[in-house]
Amino acid sequence: MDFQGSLFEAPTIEAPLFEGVERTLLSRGAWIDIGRAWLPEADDVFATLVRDVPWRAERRQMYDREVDVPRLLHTYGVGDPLPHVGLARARGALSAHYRPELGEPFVTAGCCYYRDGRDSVAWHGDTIGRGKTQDTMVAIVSLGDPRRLALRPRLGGSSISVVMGHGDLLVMGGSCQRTWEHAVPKVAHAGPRVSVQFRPLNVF
Ligand SMILES: O=C(O)CCC(=O)C(=O)O
Ligand SMILES: [Fe+2]
Repeated sequence: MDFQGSLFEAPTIEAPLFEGVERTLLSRGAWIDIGRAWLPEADDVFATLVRDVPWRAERRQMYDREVDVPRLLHTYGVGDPLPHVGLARARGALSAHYRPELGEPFVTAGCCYYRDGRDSVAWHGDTIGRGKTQDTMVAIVSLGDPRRLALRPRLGGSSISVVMGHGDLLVMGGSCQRTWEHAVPKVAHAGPRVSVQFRPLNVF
């Protein structure tokens, strides 16, 4: 809680912190940062996103082909208001924290709704914009039921996986979109999960 405001102001949501966020170096200049239970007010953010985001079913170009997308999507573009103040604060905190390394802010928020274990995303890198040729970052906040995010090097080698729980942060950085791929595999049983991906300009 922030007690610095006047007594008449509505209570503000705390800003997310980076003390507990830990980096794992992958091969070829890729890395991931993980922060557990990172997002404040995650229950409220999750309920708001499920209810208020204009979810749509889509097909999508995945670097070299168009694939069915077994999940619901909506992207908040540059300047679009986000549906929860907690997400706006998270994006601000991420932009400030990563600015020295990234050199630019996170400006878009892609939202994905995995309704159950049949919803998934196939192996891909976020390489439609600059991610194909340049190092960049994609910061993901996960809400709802835990799901496994798998990562594997493009040139072959063993995959790793990160179980993303409610409120967890995962940042993919360095060459991760170019030299690694990621996926959220189907599972036999899972409840609803929403993933929010913050990206810089012209990274998809
Ligand atoms: O569900 C996730 O957290 C990952 C989503 C993803 O990789 C994407 O939409 O590009
Ligand atoms: Fe992705």
